Amino acid sequence: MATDILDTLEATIRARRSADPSTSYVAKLTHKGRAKIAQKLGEEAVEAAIAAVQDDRAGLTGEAADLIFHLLVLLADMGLTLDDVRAELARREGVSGIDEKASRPT
Ligand SMILES: N=c1c2ncn([C@@H]3O[C@H](COP(=O)(O)OP(=O)(O)OP(=O)(O)O)[C@@H](O)[C@H]3O)c2ncn1[C@@H]1O[C@H](COP(=O)(O)O)[C@@H](O)[C@H]1O
Repeated sequence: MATDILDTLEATIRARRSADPSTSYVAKLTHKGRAKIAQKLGEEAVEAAIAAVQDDRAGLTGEAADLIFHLLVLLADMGLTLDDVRAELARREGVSGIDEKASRPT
């Protein structure tokens, strides 16, 4: 079975968190603390939004990769996994967008 790159990256990030910060970006960022990781995530989100507004498809692809990478670093720092996010998305798939009770005639 093909391995998903996000699963591979998640495992790499988990393994690199405790590496030498001088040789690992993940370790360096983790060492700086959660607020710094969150700040980087926000910056990458803004850069992705700017690329989209500028109709820069290659730029958005790169920024999306940066954004997802930093999101995975933040999830790992919070002790959360992609499976937690998958479970939440699956739960939402089962939720109707229509409030049936509210739309039912009285
Ligand atoms: N996917 C990535 C990845 N995407 C982006 N980045 C880094 O994210 C940083 C974002 O760039 P910026 O210019 O915004 O930040 P910066 O100036 O380097 O850092 P700051 O001083 O702002 O904190 C760059 O240094 C990129 O190298 C990544 N660094 C690592 N990975 C993956 O993570 C794995 C583990 O990396 P190490 O921890 O370095 O071994 C690697 O094998 C890669 O697969």
